[in-house]
Amino acid sequence: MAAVQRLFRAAASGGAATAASMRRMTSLATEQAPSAAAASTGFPFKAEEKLTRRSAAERNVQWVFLGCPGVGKGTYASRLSRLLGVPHIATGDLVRDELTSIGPLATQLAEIVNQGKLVSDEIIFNLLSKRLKKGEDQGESGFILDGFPRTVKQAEILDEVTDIDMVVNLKLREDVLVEKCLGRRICNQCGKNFNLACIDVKGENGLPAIYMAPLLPPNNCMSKLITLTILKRWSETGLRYTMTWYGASQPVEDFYQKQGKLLEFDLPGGIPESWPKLLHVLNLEDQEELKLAAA
Ligand SMILES: Nc1ncnc2c1ncn2[C@@H]1O[C@H](COP(=O)(O)OP(=O)(O)O)[C@@H](O)[C@H]1O
Repeated sequence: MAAVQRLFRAAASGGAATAASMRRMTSLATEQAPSAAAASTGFPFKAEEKLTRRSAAERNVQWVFLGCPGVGKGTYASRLSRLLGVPHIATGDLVRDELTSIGPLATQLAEIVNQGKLVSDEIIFNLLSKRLKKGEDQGESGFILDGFPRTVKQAEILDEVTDIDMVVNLKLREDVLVEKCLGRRICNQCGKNFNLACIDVKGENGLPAIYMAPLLPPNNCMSKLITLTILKRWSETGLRYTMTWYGASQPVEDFYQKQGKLLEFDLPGGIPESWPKLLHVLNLEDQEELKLAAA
């Protein structure tokens, strides 16, 4: 965790020199094997720091959640983070928090996000670094990352500085996914996510029936719901959008698949059906029972 912060801090310290070092860092990470990149001059991560990495048994989990927007990554990642006592860090939330501030970065981010583009690695590392630092100061350990890494380059840099124990790839039938994406709303006051779509698909052609109740907002949020600009565009191009997304995420999935860390999980329905099955495949049923018993 400390090594991650050192890297992110180095990337985040600002100025032209850092931008150059960040570029060098990322190109090294893509062009060479990570260990060679770390050993090369200029990489802000020393070989001995690798030796101080704590084994998985000595620290909290370090997991990554992958999945198409709307699949429910945030919901399951945040439930698991509460169960395991680790922070759920969603880079999309970090970006949205930054958007509520005033200044040139917020203006720059608004333009990028509204166009549905990815924010630069430098900005993302900067935001993540600040978040990790804040967590470290509050005694956090371990994490569940959601929305990061989004590219192989980001995955390689992450790999360079810390060990990811497991990557959970959540999947959902595409027609259901598109419907869920279109039902997404955000309260423009509290920032919470909701979903107005009620999915009730009959089982056919060998596919199981899926029921997913809407995630409705409380009354005080109802009049403040907004549809993200990007979602308005998806409503015209929903299917094309998800296809593009699948294509873009594949290299990151392949990256972790090759490392033997990828766990594919097909969501069988809404939370009541999916949560117990997810706990089962993650071997966490006992953990939940203990937690419920202690509550
Ligand atoms: N790892 C990342 N790399 C680059 N940009 C990111 C990353 N994570 C989030 N963002 C930016 O923040 C926006 C919102 O993120 P997120 O909530 O994950 O969005 P969605 O799942 O709707 O694409 C993204 O559209 C993107 O511009």
